[in-house]
Amino acid sequence: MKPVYAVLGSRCTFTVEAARCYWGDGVDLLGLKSIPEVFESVVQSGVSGGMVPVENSIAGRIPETEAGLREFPVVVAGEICLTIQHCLLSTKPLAIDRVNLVFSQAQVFAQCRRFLREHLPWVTLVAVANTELAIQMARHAGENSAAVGSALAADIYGMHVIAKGIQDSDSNVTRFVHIKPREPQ
Ligand SMILES: O=C(O)C(=O)Cc1ccccc1
Repeated sequence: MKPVYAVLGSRCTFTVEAARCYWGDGVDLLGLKSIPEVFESVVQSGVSGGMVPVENSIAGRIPETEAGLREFPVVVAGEICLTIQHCLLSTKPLAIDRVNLVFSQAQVFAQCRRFLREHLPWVTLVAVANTELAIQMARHAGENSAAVGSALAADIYGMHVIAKGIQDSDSNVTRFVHIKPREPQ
């Protein structure tokens, strides 16, 4: 049986991409909705460990992960950095000036601040726990909705790409950490 690792998102979050680069195909991934759920799973449910995003070169530390590292009995066992491109995605082809609601993970909005300010100053931003969930929400929220997520997620969910590479800098690097339960002293 393959070892199981808990990750944020199920099929196509950036964390899933990081986990596949780090562990390869020799492991099973347990997809969870939020960062706190990954920490809970690592300490409670008998998985071998987990992966969460910890820091981004544009937007800084990820508060839920900082809190998790402080509050749960886990240790950092390794790390991987990924360069990340963000895309603005809609369910059906949609002109950018018709978008009025955008879903994404909170820190992802911070990585795309300039694009959002210059091209979509009128939209309502809705922060959700991960970018895959953002796509699922946008699909249910009506035709003027969009999500910020990855090109892989666009493929998997058959989303229309309104704009790509919308992060504030081309070198947008996120560091992800492999966490595992702390050994009892
Ligand atoms: O929502 C995702 O796709 C994530 O993996 C979370 C995340 C948050 C901030 C930077 C990179 C990934």
